[in-house]
Amino acid sequence: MAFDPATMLTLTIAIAAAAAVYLLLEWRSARDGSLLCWSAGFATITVGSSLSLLRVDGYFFVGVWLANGLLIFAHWMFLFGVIRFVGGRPSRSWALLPAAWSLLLLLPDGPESSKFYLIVNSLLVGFISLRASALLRLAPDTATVGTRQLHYVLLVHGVFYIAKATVTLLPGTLIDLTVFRGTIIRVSLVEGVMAIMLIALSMTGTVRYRRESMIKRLAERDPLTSLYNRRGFEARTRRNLANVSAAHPGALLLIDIDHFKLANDLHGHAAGDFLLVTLSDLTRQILPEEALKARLGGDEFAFLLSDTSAQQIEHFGEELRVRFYETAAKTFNTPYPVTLSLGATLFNQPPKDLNALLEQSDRALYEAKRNGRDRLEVRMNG
Ligand SMILES: Nc1nc2c(ncn2[C@@H]2O[C@H](COP(=O)(O)OP(=O)(O)OP(=O)(O)O)[C@@H](O)[C@H]2O)c(=O)[nH]1
Repeated sequence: MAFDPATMLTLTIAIAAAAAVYLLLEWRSARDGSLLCWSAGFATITVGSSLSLLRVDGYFFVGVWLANGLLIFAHWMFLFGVIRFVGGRPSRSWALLPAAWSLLLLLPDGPESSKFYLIVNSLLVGFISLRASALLRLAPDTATVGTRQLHYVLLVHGVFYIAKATVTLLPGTLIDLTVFRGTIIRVSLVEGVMAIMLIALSMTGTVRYRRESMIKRLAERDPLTSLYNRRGFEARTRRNLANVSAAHPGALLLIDIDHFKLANDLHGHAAGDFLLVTLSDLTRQILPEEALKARLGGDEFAFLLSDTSAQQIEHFGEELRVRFYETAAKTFNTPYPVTLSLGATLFNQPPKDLNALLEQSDRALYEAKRNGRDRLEVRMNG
């Protein structure tokens, strides 16, 4: 029979075991510690549900107290996995859970204790699930489609358990844990099977989405300065160029460090790296936040600005030039000053080709170098 408790429990055991193995295999490739915690949680549910089957044979301590305690521990493992995932620390107060659960041993065995057991069990599972859900909601650093899915699945699961505790409190509600009597217990068994599948899938998705966005980020960023690399820059220019018009002109600014090789040769590669990081930090401070910022390679940087003007570009260029020179001169002694040459192109309609724009700004940059370095040259386009 579809809703026969023993059948539902057997199904729960099989699905929880499959989820434990599935998450363990996922951990073997992703090596994310959260997956191990979650896998251990599902393994615990497998054991707890197997023990639950014993309650109908009169084993109250093992079949109810221990089995339900394991269900709480499994959810605690889920919470612990979420804490690891968001990079937090578990609170010490969670260690009180086993103590709280142990107090239930003082209750007399048998059906009369069922309501009390179910309320305590449901409240603990509910609050642990809601806490895990809230942690995922509060972690914007890790927010992906996967984390949002897991957040909602745990939220619904937690609310279900709190509702279960509330309904159990209502006078006349029939609960007999020893023989699985009562609609709440049967509904809960169905919810359990669904929750295992949804929670396990969301957990895998959570780690996968995070890994994918990390790989994407690594592929599009320069590791030294964290600015976009050429690939990331090119991928984003189309969107930024589309809104350019006579009322909202755009600009492409190229920057190259003068005598960079000299600083590298005289003071070592680390000194060169310091200059590259200094320049990238300055661009973050001086250029608008929404400007697209990239290190194209070596000591060459590109910046795409929207809704700007020649005066603004000259102001930004001057700030960057002066502040970079101050830091470089203070930090490294070189026979020729380590300065910035800048070339910019202003345009008032979306250019057809980014390469043509880059070439134009490159010509302006070359002009700045030829005219003695340490200066900005601006070209108008259209
Ligand atoms: N420290 C460091 N150096 C790099 C890196 N990538 C490229 N370089 C060095 O950058 C230098 C490129 O220098 P150039 O731009 O050709 O020479 P320059 O001295 O700046 O010449 P001008 O631009 O004409 O003033 C070479 O010495 C490269 O080895 C990097 O990631 N770190």
